[in-house]
Amino acid sequence: MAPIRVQSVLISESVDPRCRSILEENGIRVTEKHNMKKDELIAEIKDYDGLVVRSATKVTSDIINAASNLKIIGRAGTGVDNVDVDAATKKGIIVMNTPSGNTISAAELTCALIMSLSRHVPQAVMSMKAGNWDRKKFMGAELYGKVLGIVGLGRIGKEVASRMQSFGMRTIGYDPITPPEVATSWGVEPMSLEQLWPQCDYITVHTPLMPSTVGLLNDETFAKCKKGVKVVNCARGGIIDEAALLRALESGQCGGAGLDVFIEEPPKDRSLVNHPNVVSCPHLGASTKEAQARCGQDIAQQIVDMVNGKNLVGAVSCSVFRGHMQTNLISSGSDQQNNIIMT
Ligand SMILES: NC(=O)C1=CN([C@@H]2O[C@H](COP(=O)(O)OP(=O)(O)OC[C@H]3O[C@@H](n4cnc5c(N)ncnc54)[C@H](O)[C@@H]3O)[C@@H](O)[C@H]2O)C=CC1
Ligand SMILES: O=C(O)C(=O)COP(=O)(O)O
Repeated sequence: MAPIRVQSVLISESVDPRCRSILEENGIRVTEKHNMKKDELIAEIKDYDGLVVRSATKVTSDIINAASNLKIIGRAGTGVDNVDVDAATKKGIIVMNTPSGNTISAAELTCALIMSLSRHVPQAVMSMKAGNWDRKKFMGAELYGKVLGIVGLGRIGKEVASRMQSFGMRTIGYDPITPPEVATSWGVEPMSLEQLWPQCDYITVHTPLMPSTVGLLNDETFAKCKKGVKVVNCARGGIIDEAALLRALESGQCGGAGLDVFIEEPPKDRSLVNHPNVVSCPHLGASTKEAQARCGQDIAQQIVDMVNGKNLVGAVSCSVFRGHMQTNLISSGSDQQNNIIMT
């Protein structure tokens, strides 16, 4: 494939500084403008060949249509649900992400939320800071011997499984793509969702957001769970239906929720965040120095490789990307496999 000419890149969010320096070392002009409103981005984008984003920049079709020179959208992270990949494809714009750079960080935060739910650490800390010494209110339960259901056995699901197994949890899981023998080799018992729901003390979701995963946990599926089940969403807002979750928390069907992500970020409706049995974070799964360094570095290197016409073997149409059923197509930057979407 012929090299792609990229002379200018706009970075629209806080990305590790290595991203900028790698691009500049390779002769690409970089402009950083954070927190732009949609209209500002529409006005700005025509001046650039490349755009680097994280999850907060919504790269909608009107932005893409205004991007007369854009050739590459680089997502320094995993989920590309904030990018209209179809609109990009129609305009011949390449979309690429760095999906393994933040896997460990997202898995670790998931485990932190599971542990917070089991021992009420955030609530106890708040109580202490308010001047209390309440040893009765925060009675917890061990994770040892409990059942963790993992919905989505991809990169993050696998890492969560191994970490929680070290706490003595039994891990069961569902994934329509990961072969059962692979799940078993990770110590996860593969099964259908119908089998999984009633067995879990904890459920954690690690799927992309797509039509088949919207509202995976809803009124009907909550009703199939054990009373008091605790749930964690460190993947994407909406995989657990937020209204159904609130109802389940209020009825006691759900005993607690750990939420890193929301349908609307930041959430205007604070009913879930303010619920006493909810521990929440402002989408911090990938917010570690290490994950940001990997993602920033990898996305810059992938853009540079693209410009130099390197590592394009195996790049295919973006239809392969649908629903994260990504094929690992290219290896660049670090020793990780990166996913790439060609138009
Ligand atoms: N909170 C945060 O800051 C972060 C969130 N994420 C999100 O975490 C999620 C998982 O990321 P990865 O593990 O890297 O993705 P992945 O692509 O490695 O794994 C996703 C898995 O979900 C499975 N899946 C698809 N449809 C399913 C369904 N209907 N039911 C069950 N499983 C299904 C796929 O087969 C795949 O194995 C993504 O939504 C990603 O955007 C990723 C990094 C950081
Ligand atoms: O990589 C992902 O999918 C994430 O959700 C991380 O988002 P962020 O890069 O922290 O805005």
